[in-house]
Amino acid sequence: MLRRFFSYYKPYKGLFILDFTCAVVAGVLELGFPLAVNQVVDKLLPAGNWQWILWACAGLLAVYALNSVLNFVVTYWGHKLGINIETDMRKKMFEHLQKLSFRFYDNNKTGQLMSRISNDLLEIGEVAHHGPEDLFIAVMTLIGALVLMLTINVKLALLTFVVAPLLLWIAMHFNRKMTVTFRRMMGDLADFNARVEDNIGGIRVVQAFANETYEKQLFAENNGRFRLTKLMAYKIMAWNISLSYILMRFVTVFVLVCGTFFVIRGEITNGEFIAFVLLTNVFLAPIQKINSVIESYPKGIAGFKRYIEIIDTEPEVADASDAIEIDHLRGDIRYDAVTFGYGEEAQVLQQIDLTIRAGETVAFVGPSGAGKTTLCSLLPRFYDVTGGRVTIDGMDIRQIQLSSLRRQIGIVQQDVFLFAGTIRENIAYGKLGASEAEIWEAARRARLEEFIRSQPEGLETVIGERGVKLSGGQKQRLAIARMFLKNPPILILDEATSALDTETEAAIQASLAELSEGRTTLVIAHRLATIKNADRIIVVTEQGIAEQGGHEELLAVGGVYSRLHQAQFRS
Ligand SMILES: Nc1ncnc2c1ncn2[C@@H]1O[C@H](COP(=O)(O)OP(=O)(O)OP(=O)(O)O)[C@@H](O)[C@H]1O
Repeated sequence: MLRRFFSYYKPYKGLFILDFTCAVVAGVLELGFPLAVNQVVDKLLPAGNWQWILWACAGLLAVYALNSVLNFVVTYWGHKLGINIETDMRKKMFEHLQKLSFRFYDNNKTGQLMSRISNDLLEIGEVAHHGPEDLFIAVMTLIGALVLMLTINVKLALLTFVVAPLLLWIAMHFNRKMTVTFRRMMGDLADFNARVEDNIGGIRVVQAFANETYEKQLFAENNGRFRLTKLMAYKIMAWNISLSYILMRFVTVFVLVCGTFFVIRGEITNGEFIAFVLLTNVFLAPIQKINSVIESYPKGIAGFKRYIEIIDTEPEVADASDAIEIDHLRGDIRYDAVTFGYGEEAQVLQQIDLTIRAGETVAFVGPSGAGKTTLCSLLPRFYDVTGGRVTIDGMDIRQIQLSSLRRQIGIVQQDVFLFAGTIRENIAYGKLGASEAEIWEAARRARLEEFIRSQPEGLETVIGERGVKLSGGQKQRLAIARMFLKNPPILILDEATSALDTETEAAIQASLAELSEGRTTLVIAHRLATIKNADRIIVVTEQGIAEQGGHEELLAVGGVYSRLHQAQFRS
């Protein structure tokens, strides 16, 4: 883990060397102060040379000034190093999240993932900045102080060092405990965020059901859990700080008592005694430092561990090493003995064989949960088949680069997802960088032009989160306009119009018919009236493809389709 952590320093070697060198020089200068005081008290004071004392003090001031410059560099450039590393980690995580497959998102909550990318990495910059230099300086000052104290008086030094291992052990022990607790706290915070995300995202449902009290209870549970874990973390921190404090003060008093004793016996001079007391503080400083940053270190380490968990999650659907880029597909689709299941449990699709010719419009009908959507999801490789293969134009889709495959397939869903932005941004999502004329042309073909022109802001009209300010029909039209711009040879229409009123549906059906022209189109629909224009109807049941053919043909068979038709006709 340490090696992986340090790999993030690579692009910032120069910055790291600058920060590290300044921090080390500042550390060395810190060690020199007690020795300078020693010289002033023992050599210059008895001589009574006021001028020399002033010169020595001026020198000391110059060194302090240098130290202040070094501290500026360490604080600003060092933090810059930390911030850069934190930013890189966020970027890497975001890029990785873009690659992770549908199944990953099926099993993880949005709020939790948001927490990971924002909160979990908050302290990592601090650790990246202070971690290596603090560790080095701590070891260096410990050893330096140790040597200097030994040179002043061996007996007094050895007596002081007896307590040091105990102090170090306490700091390390509590640090470990804090890392575990902070990791749990981050998990709780992620749950808490997921709860809030769910509630705010579904606030209209909450209020429509008047379930605010129930939601408050759920929130209170998460909030309470988070509070308890946080309290636990601070309890550990309090123990650590108190214990370390009293032990350190004990060391100082101990040195005072023993030092005075040695001075009285004439074993050390007054100057040596003062230097020794100052060195004791230098010696205790690294331990004190560990305590002062006790919050950010374990938090940073815990966050890094959680970060690594995500980075190490392999995308389930990815490009094969020899995958090829395809500019254009004709749209001949074939399902060849396809078997698929979402988990270990029963397969949703078993041994499906199906051929769809380029330019053909096929409609999938069948009972709910039979696997119509699943069958279509395999085409853009949202999930990979567990058995058999899917080919387009004779090529196994796993041999085509994922991005080029998905560029060739357009999907319009019943539950249209729009981004919180303007109409222009949402239409242009179909073809980034589309020209003004192309956007208007797409809007016209999707029969959205009139609506856009009626808005004072036109294309710049803000549509609210997920397009909340638009009607269902307008959202559908926007999704269709986006698809006109994308212009893919293969189209999947997933229950695209089943939520609309008859008139809007008819208008949208007309747009969709235009959109389907010259493309291979797969329609998933419940309303049989909407799919009469299909070249072929495929009836999917839990047992697989039960029937296929034209509308009249299937009615004549008197099977599943005719029963579905009768049921809808009656209703
Ligand atoms: N992401 C998923 N993870 C696990 N199981 C899923 C997932 N999506 C669908 N399923 C299950 O797979 C089966 C087929 O679902 P699918 O959505 O393909 O059916 P459908 O025929 O399109 O149904 P409907 O007509 O109701 O939309 C169902 O039993 C469903 O519970």
